[in-house]
Amino acid sequence: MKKIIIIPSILSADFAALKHDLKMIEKSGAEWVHIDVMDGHFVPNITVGPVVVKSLRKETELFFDIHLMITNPEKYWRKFKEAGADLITFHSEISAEKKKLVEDIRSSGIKAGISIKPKTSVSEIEALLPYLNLVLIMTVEPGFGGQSFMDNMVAKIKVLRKVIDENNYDCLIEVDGGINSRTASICIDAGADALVSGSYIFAAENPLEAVKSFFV
Ligand SMILES: O=C(CO)[C@@H](O)[C@H](O)COP(=O)(O)O
Ligand SMILES: [Fe+2]
Repeated sequence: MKKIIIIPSILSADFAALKHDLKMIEKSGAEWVHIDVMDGHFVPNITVGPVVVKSLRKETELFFDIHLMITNPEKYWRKFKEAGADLITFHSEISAEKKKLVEDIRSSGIKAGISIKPKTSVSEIEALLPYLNLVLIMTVEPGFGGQSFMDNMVAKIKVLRKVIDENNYDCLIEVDGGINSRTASICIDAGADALVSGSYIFAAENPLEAVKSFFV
């Protein structure tokens, strides 16, 4: 059985206690942490910038999975790289030249991903698959934690799995939005490699046990 990458998202954590939460994630056995960056323009919410990422970087060696929900990733991605990002994922629905952006990110020495919103189909990013380390399928409208998983996105995971396998692309499928113990199994069965989970973990009475529950 392949190893599924479980990625706690700190969006639903207490931002005054992020250091503590990073330690909790390390203790859980998870190796990645998901950091949602929102600009109040691409999505109707604002979160953190490179300054926060840089501070978090000093506290942990967890793999930093940065999800840029911003209009101009071509302008800001390098700041996140310098702050300690290991993987930068930007959205397909931006206007910048995407292949160049992927190449720029990868040639800086880190990994690059592209995310698709619920209304964007796999065909929009298919031509980029040979160059990508990861595709992030959103299973909620980006912008907020705590929303319900959109079951009709499962077909999209299956389509992407098929294209990746048929062409032997070296590209992970990450799923983000409404992931809990039930929806995690659905996504794994559909072919996901990595699962992001925020509110299920941080709203739980025992977040450590909630992360661990994904590994059993
Ligand atoms: O990108 C986003 C939201 O836009 C996510 O990464 C959320 O952090 C997921 O939160 P839950 O749906 O698991 O509560
Ligand atoms: Fe995210």
